[in-house]
Amino acid sequence: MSTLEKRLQEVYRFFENKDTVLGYRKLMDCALDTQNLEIYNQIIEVTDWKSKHPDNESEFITKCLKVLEDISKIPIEVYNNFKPIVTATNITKSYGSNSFSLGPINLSIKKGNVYGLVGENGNGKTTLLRVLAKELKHTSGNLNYDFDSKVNTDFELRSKLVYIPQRTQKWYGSLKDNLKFVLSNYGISPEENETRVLMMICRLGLWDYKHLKWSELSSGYKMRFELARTLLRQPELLLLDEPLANLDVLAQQVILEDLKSICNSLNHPIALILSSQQLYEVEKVSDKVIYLKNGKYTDNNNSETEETAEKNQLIIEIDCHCEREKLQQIFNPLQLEKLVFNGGIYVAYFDTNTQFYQVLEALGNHQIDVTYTRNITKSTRRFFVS
Ligand SMILES: Nc1ncnc2c1ncn2[C@@H]1O[C@H](COP(=O)(O)OP(=O)(O)OP(=O)(O)O)[C@@H](O)[C@H]1O
Repeated sequence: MSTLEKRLQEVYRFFENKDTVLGYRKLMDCALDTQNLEIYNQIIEVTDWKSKHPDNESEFITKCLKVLEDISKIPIEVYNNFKPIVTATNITKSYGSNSFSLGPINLSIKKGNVYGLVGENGNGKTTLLRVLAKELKHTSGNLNYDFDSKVNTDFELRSKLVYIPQRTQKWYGSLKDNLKFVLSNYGISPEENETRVLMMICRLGLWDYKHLKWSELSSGYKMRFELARTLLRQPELLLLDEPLANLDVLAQQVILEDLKSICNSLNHPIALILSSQQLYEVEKVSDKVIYLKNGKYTDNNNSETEETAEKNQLIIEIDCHCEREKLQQIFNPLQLEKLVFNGGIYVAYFDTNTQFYQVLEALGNHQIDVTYTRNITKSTRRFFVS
């Protein structure tokens, strides 16, 4: 079965299981992959219908399945150039005015992948994003870009390589008009402009907000607008600085899933690097996590380093109502190596042979009232708590 057929089948299953909200978002991703304006118009019609009939789920599903069937008849040009779009070799950046220094950093960034950029405050996340975005000149090392076509002007570069900073600028007029303005710079006909913009409005869940002004949108919807504006330009490399700031927990999950799905497009995959303090959420969708410590990072995928060797030690975070001594007693038979209490939660380090389920079993057997626990053995969270 081809990747496309698998995707269509996945969408079909979402509707079959009545996961209609997720199913519809995935259906729209398949629609975007067709690049077909008639399909876009069908999605726009269904979205409009849905906003007028929010409670008629069965008819909504019927309409969606009809679009899905039409999509399945359209040949999709599958993108298959997965060589790195950016390669950074030993890049560094110093500001001169202070002692902070970024790098050396070694990275290889590919389309269709999501890279989570994490690290404590002031460790250089924004600096790295701005260097990759060519907003800041790096001090030393090599930075090579390999876009699909030659970039001749700054305008072309800014279409392919988009950086969205933490604080975005205010705009004037309606959301929809601002999006249409983006495409008008690309010489697209008015009808096609309208269709493409409305399709993007549908995809980013902005249908009910399309006539609103900047001041009328919440921070989350402002971020969605910025994404819509960016995606209309069909970037190859997208750099987002803290896109989750100001979003509630549910909105964070939805936007991350949306971003992952959009970056995984069959027809137009995007390489996405996003910085965030929301470790677990970001790790969940990232193909790779870039952890900056004192401004340094080395892509150690294939090398057996201290970090990879350390992976096997079981590290667990626990929030529970239990005295330290008692917890120590419970964990000692499980080859506890270290128990750290940081005032809020315990972090327990066990021997490599200890399994997470054994820890859960021990806590259960002693009827410990656990509020929260997580195995952080493979999470970059282990660097933050150590
Ligand atoms: N324009 C600048 N001139 C001088 N120093 C700067 C400049 N921008 C950032 N720095 C310094 O570089 C260091 C890294 O900052 P950066 O904003 O890249 O970190 P960050 O990881 O994004 O931090 P945060 O999580 O707080 O956003 C800090 O010490 C900061 O003071």
